[in-house]
Amino acid sequence: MGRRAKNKQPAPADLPEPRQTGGAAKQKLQKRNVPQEDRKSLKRKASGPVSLPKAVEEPKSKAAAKPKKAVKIDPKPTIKHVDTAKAPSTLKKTKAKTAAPAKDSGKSAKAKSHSHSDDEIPSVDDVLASLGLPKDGKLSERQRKKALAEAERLELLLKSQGYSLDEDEDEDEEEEDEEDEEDDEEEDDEEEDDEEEDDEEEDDEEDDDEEEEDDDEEDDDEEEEGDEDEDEEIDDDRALDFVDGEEIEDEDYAIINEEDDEEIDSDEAYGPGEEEKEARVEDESLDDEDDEEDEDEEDEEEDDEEDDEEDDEEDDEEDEEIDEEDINDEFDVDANDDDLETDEFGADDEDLEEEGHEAVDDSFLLPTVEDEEREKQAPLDLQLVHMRIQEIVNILSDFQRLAQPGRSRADYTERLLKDIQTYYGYNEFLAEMLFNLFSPAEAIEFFEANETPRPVTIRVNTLRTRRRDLAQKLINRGVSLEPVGPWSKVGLQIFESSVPIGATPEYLAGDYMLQAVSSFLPCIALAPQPNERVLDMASAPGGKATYLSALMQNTGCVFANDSNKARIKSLTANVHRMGCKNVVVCNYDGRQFPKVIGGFDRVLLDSPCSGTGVISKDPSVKTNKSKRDFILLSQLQKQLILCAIDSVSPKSATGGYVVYSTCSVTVEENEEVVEYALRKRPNVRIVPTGIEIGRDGFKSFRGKTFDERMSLCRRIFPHAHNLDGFFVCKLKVDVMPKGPAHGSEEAPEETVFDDAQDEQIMQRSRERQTKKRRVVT
Ligand SMILES: C[S@@+](CC[C@H](N)C(=O)[O-])C[C@H]1O[C@@H](n2cnc3c(N)ncnc32)[C@H](O)[C@@H]1O
Repeated sequence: MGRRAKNKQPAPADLPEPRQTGGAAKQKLQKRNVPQEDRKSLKRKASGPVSLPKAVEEPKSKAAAKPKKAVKIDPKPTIKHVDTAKAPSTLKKTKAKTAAPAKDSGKSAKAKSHSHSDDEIPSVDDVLASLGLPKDGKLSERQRKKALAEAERLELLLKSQGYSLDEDEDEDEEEEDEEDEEDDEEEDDEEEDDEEEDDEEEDDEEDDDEEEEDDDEEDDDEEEEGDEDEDEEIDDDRALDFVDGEEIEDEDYAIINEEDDEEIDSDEAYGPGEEEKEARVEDESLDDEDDEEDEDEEDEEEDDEEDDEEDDEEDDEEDEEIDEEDINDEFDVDANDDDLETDEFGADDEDLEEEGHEAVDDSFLLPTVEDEEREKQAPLDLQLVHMRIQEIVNILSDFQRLAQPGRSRADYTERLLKDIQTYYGYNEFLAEMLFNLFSPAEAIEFFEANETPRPVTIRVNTLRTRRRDLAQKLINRGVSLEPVGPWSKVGLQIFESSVPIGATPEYLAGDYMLQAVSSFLPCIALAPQPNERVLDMASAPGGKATYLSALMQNTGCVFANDSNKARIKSLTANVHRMGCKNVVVCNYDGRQFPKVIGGFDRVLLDSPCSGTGVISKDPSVKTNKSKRDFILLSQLQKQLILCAIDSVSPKSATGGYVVYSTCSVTVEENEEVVEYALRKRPNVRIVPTGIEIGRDGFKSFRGKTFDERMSLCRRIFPHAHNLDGFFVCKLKVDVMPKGPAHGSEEAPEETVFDDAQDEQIMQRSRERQTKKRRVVT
C-alpha cells in the first residue's frame, strides 16, 4: 500500500458493543451502518461449520482472503494419484490406519463414502451428490459454502495422502458445469435475462478493476516523492524505545474495523471511490462473480438482497456527481439520529452447531511422537498445519464428545499452540500468552485478525477546519471516505485515495492527523476541559496530545512529555503543524513527575507497552517480545501509573482524573497494572470511561481476582472491533484519606516505590536514558 491509502475494509465499529464477553459471533450488528452485502456475508459466517473457525474459514476482508500462508481452495478439485511414499502424512485418520489405499482415508464420513482410484475421477455432480447437494448446479449460498468447505477438506486430505490436483482436468469440469448452466438457462428465460444483465455488469466491473490497476501503477510513480517524506517521519519514529508499541499507530494511519461487521448505509459513503467500495464489498463477501450466477432461484431472500445491490450499483453509476448538500448534511449528522437496528449472530448458533457437527471428523487423531518427528523432517506443510488447527479447535469446543480416548485437553492444547507458532509465526511465550486470553476458537480469530491490516483513518483537526469541509476538499482530490461512526465527530475512514494521504496540502496544513481510531479513545475518556492543566506523560509523536489540545480548544495548557529525545522531534513537528498553541513539549522520564511539575487537573498515561494490540502494523512483535520484556514493561508501567496518579491534584475543581491506556491486550500490562495502582493508592477508584465501544475489562483472570470495577475499563480487540487492540482505564483521584497509613491529604512530593526491585529497575533505566542522551547529543 505504501503511503497511499487503499483500504478496502469495512468501516469501523460505530455501534456500542454489548457489554458481554463471548465470541464475536454473538456480537450485535448495526444494520444501519453495514452494507447489505457485508451483513449477508456475516450471516453466512455465523452459520458456517463450527469446525472451521470463522476468521480462518471466511476471512473478513480481501487482505485476509489472501493471507501469505493461506490455502488456495479450488472449488472443483480433480484427482490424480501420485507416489504416496513421497507425501508426508501427519494428519492421521483411524481409517487410514487400516487400509493402505488413499481412497479409504476420507476425512469426513461423506468424503469416505467416495473413494477414488486412478481411473475414477469424480465429477462435481458426484461430489455434490455425496454431500446431499442438488446436481443441477443451483446451490443456495449455504449449500455452496458447504460444498466449498468439503472440497477444501477433501483437497487437503488427498494431498496428505499423496494425490495431486490437476488443473487441466479442473478446466474440463468447469466446461461441463458451464454446459449445465447453459441448459438451465435455456429452460428459464427469465433467469437467462437476469444472468445476461449480471454478465454485463461483471464485465463492466472487470474493466473498472483493470483501469484501477493501471491508474494505480501510474500514481505510484507520482507518489514516490511524497511517500519518501512520510516514510522518513515514520522511520524516525520507529527507531525508538523498544517499549513503544504505538508510534506506528499514529504514523501508520491505522484503524479499523471489520467488525462489527457493520456497515455503512450506502447513503453514507461519499466520494469518487463509490464503485471501489462496491468492489470492496464484493471482495469481502465470499461470493465470486461466477457464484452469483449460480444463485438459487428459490432462495428468495438472497435474490432480493442481490436485486437491492444491483439497484444500488445502478444508482451509484447515475450519481457520479456528488451532491455537496448531501455531504454537508451527512457530516452534520448528530450521533443520536441513528436508527440502530441490531442483529444477533446468536440466532444462527444452532445451525452453526449442527453444521459443525456434520462436518466434524471424529476420527481425527493427534500426531504421535513418531508422526511429529516425520513431520519435522519433511518440508513444512502449512496447509496441514492450518487444517490441524481447525480440527483441534473443533475438538476443544466439544471435548467430551470429540476427543480421542486417552488424550487430554492439555495434549490438544499443546499441539494447537505449536501449530499456532508455526502457522502465524509467534514465539512460544507470546503465542501462549495471547492464546490464554480467549477461548481456542476466538484465539484463532484474534491471530487471524492480526494478519489483516486495519482500515486507514484520520482525525480532523478542529483547531483548523470542520469535518465536512475537510471531507469535501479530500473528495475533490479523489479520496473516498466516510465518517468512522456516530461516536466520533472527528474521525474519517479512508477507503481509497488517488493521492498520498500523508502528503496532501491539507495534511501539511495540519487539517488532520493520520491516526488510528483506537487512539482517539483515551482522549475521549480523559475528556479535558477548556482552561485546564493537563499532562500527557508519554506523548510522542503527539497523536493524542494534539487531540487533547483541540478538545481544549487551544486554551489552558497541555504538557506533552516524552522520555525519548528522537521522538520529541516528531512530537514538536506535529504540535506546530496542527496549530496547537496551548502545548508545552518536554523531555523527561515520566517517573520524574510530579517532581518536575505536578498539580494537574488531568493526566494521560498512554503507556509504553508491548504493542500486542497492533501486531497487524508491527508483526515483529510476534517474535521479539520475551518474558523478560513483559516483566520489565510491567514494572515500568506500574511505576509510571503511580507517578501519573501523584501528578494529579485531587483538589482540582474540574478534574482529578488519570487515564491509563496501552495498545496491548495482555492482562499483565493492563488490569494487573491498574490493580497495583489501586493497591498502592487507596485514594483512587476506577470510573466509567464514557467510551461506547469495546468489551469490559477482566474482573478475574487465570486465578487472579481484580477490583470489581475493573469491568468499567474498556478492552478493544482487532478481531471483535476491527480496531487496533487497546485498553483504556479512567481513574478518579480523591483526596488521600487521613489515617495512620496515609496521614496526609497531599499527594507525596516525590513518588516512592517501596519495592527494592522497582528501584533497581528504575536505576538501570535512568542509566540507559543517560547513555542514549549522550549518544544523541
Ligand atoms: C505508546 S507511545 C505514546 C504515543 C502517544 N501517546 C501518541 O498518541 O502519539 C509510548 C511513548 O512512551 C515513551 N516512553 C517510554 N518510556 C518512557 C518513560 N519512562 N517516560 C516517558 N515516556 C516514555 C516512548 O518514547 C513512546 O513515545
